[in-house]
Amino acid sequence: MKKILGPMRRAIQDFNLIEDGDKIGVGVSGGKDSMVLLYALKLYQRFSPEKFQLEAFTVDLGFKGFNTKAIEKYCKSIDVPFNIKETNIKDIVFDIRKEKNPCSLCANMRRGAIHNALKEKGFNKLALGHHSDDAIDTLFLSLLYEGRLNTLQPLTYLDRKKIYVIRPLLYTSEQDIKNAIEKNNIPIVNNPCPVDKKTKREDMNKLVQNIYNEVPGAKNRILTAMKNKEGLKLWF
Ligand SMILES: Nc1ncnc2c1ncn2[C@@H]1O[C@H](COP(=O)(O)OP(=O)(O)OP(=O)(O)O)[C@@H](O)[C@H]1O
Repeated sequence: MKKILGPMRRAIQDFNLIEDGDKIGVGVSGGKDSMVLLYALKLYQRFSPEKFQLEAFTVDLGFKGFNTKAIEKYCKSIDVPFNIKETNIKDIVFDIRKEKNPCSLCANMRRGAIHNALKEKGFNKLALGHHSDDAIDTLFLSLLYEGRLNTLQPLTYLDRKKIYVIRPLLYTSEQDIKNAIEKNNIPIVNNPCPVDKKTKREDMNKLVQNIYNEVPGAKNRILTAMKNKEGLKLWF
């Protein structure tokens, strides 16, 4: 877990993601990113100078075959309290509204559900499993489809909900997360969503991979650029 804990610790320090007395809920989908994040934060809790509380929160979207018991079992095995929020998001998005592009409504409703679950238990921070490759994909999605330079933030305050969203794995690559899953026998729970892996984000990921193939070292330079305030020279 060294390759996960090192960059995570740097991100926590660089962006001041964790403070003494925080009650941190990890959004756990059962996928590789959030399962590794949960385990990494549990390990970090032992040597963190800031003392914080940690629990897992899973939103059940209502798809048949979502094995929440497996997530619960894993949480128990690493001694992290598990919370489940049952919802009918799948029914609303797919069966009632029959959305042609279901991802954005689903993600919005999922966010609402998890924020409320945290609030109900008095948690002040939500940790999400986004990593550096997600941040790069988001940067290009935003540039090419929205005409703006924007990416995932390490720390965001949600004013209306009075919750901070933190992304401690933003310095960590997807490959290191995959390796950590294998080396530490962390279970992954299958996502039964019918549009999983068929999104614009997946297409962008392929495009970005092509850039890396054409331009060696591009990935590190993109990550450097995201932190390089002095190097930003645009038309304003
Ligand atoms: N059903 C859910 N319940 C709780 N948290 C979730 C859920 N789905 C996603 N999240 C949180 O939001 C983050 C981003 O979600 P996204 O759907 O982009 O998944 P992902 O990038 O495939 O990550 P993962 O491998 O953790 O599923 C996840 O890493 C996780 O922290």
